[in-house]
Amino acid sequence: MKLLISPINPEEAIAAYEGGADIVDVKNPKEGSLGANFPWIISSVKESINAGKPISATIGDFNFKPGTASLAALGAAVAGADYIKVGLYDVQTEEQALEMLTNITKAVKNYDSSKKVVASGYSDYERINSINPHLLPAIGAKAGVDVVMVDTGIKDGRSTFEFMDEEELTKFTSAIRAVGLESALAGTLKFEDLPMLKRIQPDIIGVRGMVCGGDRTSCIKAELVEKLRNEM
Ligand SMILES: O=C[C@H](O)COP(=O)(O)O
Repeated sequence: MKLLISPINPEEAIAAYEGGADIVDVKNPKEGSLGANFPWIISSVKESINAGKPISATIGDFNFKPGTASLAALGAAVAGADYIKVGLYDVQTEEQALEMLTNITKAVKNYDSSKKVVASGYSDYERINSINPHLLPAIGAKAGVDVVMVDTGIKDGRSTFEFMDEEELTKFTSAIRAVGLESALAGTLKFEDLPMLKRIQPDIIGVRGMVCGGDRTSCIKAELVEKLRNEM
């Protein structure tokens, strides 16, 4: 399992990097679960870790706006992100998800085919009325994305495990693997979830709150990233 850590600024990015993150994922929680940060923050995070690790950037919890999302995805790629992550938040149908992901992937890969697109659904999709994440492996494969993930849409302390149990998450990650893509799980994961995560074996786990000491509005601590790295 690779470890993706979500800092909000270069200082936190250095803590994530020094603690042993495999992917440093720039986001802006003030603008939502997968809120986008500014292009200059993405660039300065990239500079601060000096290409030591791949950078990811979230482009937002999107509604159905394929043009806006494609332009945002290109912006993140130009700013230096190696992984470009989109949340299909107010996207309800398979057709909408396919149109979003196809155009985002085209925008990113036409710029640089080595960059990766991450399609994120939400484990709490029922309470936010978004697309069922189990539909995303097939749609993601058709659209040409690289990674399919789930996170929680509402950050109110409830974990992905409260919405999808071990059996369901195992089915989800297996379906992603079966179509040749990488899987990522996130959403208020905790240290005590590690045994279950090891059984599910996603390719990537994504965290913030866990390495801030439980409060995702606090800041990332390198020693907690290191502890997580060691326990993984
Ligand atoms: O992509 C990962 C998310 O930022 C997870 O954040 P969280 O662990 O605070 O839910």
